[in-house]
Amino acid sequence: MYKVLVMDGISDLGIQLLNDAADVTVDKKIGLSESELIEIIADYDALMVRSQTKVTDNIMAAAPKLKVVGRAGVGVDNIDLQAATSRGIVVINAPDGNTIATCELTFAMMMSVARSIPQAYRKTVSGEWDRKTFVGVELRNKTLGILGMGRIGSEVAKRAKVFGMNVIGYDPFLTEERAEQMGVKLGSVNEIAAQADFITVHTPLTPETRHIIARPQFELMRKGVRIINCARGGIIDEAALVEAIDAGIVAGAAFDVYEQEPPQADHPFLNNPKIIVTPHLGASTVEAQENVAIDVSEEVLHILRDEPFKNAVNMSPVPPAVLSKLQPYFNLGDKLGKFIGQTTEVAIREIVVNYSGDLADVDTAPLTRYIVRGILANQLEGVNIVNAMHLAKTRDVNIVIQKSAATQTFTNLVSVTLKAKNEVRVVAGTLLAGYGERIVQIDQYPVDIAPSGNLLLISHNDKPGIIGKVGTLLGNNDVNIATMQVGRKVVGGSAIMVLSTDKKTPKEVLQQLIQLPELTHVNELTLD
Ligand SMILES: NC(=O)c1ccc[n+]([C@@H]2O[C@H](COP(=O)([O-])OP(=O)(O)OC[C@H]3O[C@@H](n4cnc5c(N)ncnc54)[C@H](O)[C@@H]3O)[C@@H](O)[C@H]2O)c1
Ligand SMILES: O=C(O)CC[C@@H](O)C(=O)O
Repeated sequence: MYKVLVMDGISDLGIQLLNDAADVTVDKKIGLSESELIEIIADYDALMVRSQTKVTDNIMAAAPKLKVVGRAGVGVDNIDLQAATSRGIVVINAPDGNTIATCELTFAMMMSVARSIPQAYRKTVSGEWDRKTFVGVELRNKTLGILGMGRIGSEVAKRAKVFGMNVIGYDPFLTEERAEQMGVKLGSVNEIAAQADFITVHTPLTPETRHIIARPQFELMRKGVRIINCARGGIIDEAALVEAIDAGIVAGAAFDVYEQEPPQADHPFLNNPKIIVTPHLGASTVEAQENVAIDVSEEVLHILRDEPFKNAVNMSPVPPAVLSKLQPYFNLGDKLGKFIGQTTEVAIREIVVNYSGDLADVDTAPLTRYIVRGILANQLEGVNIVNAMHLAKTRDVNIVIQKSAATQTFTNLVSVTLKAKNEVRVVAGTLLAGYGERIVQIDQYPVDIAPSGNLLLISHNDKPGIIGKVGTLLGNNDVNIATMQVGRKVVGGSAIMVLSTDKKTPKEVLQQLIQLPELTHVNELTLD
């Protein structure tokens, strides 16, 4: 039974999927401190949060079972991603579910700051009928500058066009064609600062975007400009904004997010009549909260059940078309890795993976993770597809990926070479239509083996009677041989024998096997 801890008031309707799952129990907690969370987290396989809970390395260190942290929302700045990766914990988010909610809040903020709606409301309810102070401006024919033209920025642009605004966008990753399709002119940050009547930011907070609008940009701005931030606190320099308001450059601002959340009681925004504030409400609609919670619940279930998943923040995204092509090979990759990983007992120096045929023109990085995970699993505890590459790197294992055309025999082939001190081992496998995964080469020997169950990999000299001796020894010790494959290059030369047995071979029988004079090496391998 998997245990999921849900924090921060995530939508009940959204997590219904988890509540309905027979293999999951869900606990909901709100407002736990770091130390309170540390006390209980050891029991849980999954943790789901919004932006309030800070998922620190200390918390993850106290969570040996934790497989996944699910963020019901976009930003993952409250999660220590590096720590999660090195601990093999997948971090997933829900990037799409709250786009419209945040875009609509941005628009509401833009209209509020254009017409001073909150200020007018406050005066009206206090009994004052003031029709002179709040003369606003129209959006039509005004220029809107958008920094960050991703999901939310693009939706804001679409709505701004309908309102008759001219839109200038800045996003280093936005192509001219896409901008043209959206009817958006591209401009630099400074061009936007100099030309816009309204500026809204929709980037993540990164070292590049931190204070992307600061004093030098305010100095370029037209008098009467209005500024909106519904993305992340810190993208706009808060102190410089207050100065620009005081200097009469900025006519008004609307902020949903702050450099420190919640802002201190004496934060200069909180009593500035020209600044509208909301408490990080961008994603707070019924629809968005359901959407993000459903998205995260689905992904958490996939991860707990070892099924393929998308939206992992600490692993490269895999496009659906690539995933569907690679998915059938994950098991093969895992088996090849486990097979070859169990053939060595010494430190691995290099892993060379060659993908040929059908796999040559696909991004095989996700499949490589399965192979490396399988290899390292024999030597390390707690290795999984999230931390496999990281652990390989920290152990100075060089990973080389090669691609080649299909061989004459196989339409697809994954070949793994493992280089360790004084030894090189090779295993190759394929997916055969109608037969599934097969191991088709071990070292230089062609074989045909189903990679599952208990295997004995025996290196020997090709002499008459050797097969009988091995069979008799195993039979006398009640180890039943299910299948047998022998591979050799030349008659009488070195050869391998691969036996699948119905149960594990006891240690003392392995020791007797290796005493047989024709045998040079025996490995017992388990592929479950
Ligand atoms: N207020 C809220 O409650 C709320 C809700 C949802 C999202 N957000 C925040 O809104 C922001 C945007 O979210 P999104 O879903 O649109 O993300 P997104 O990833 O779809 O878009 C971000 C865009 O920023 C661009 N970008 C990155 N670095 C840049 C730089 N240096 N200069 C200019 N552009 C840059 C990217 O190319 C991308 O197009 C994020 O910070 C997210 O955390 C806030
Ligand atoms: O959970 C929230 O309400 C914040 C959401 C928002 O900041 C996000 O990044 O998705």
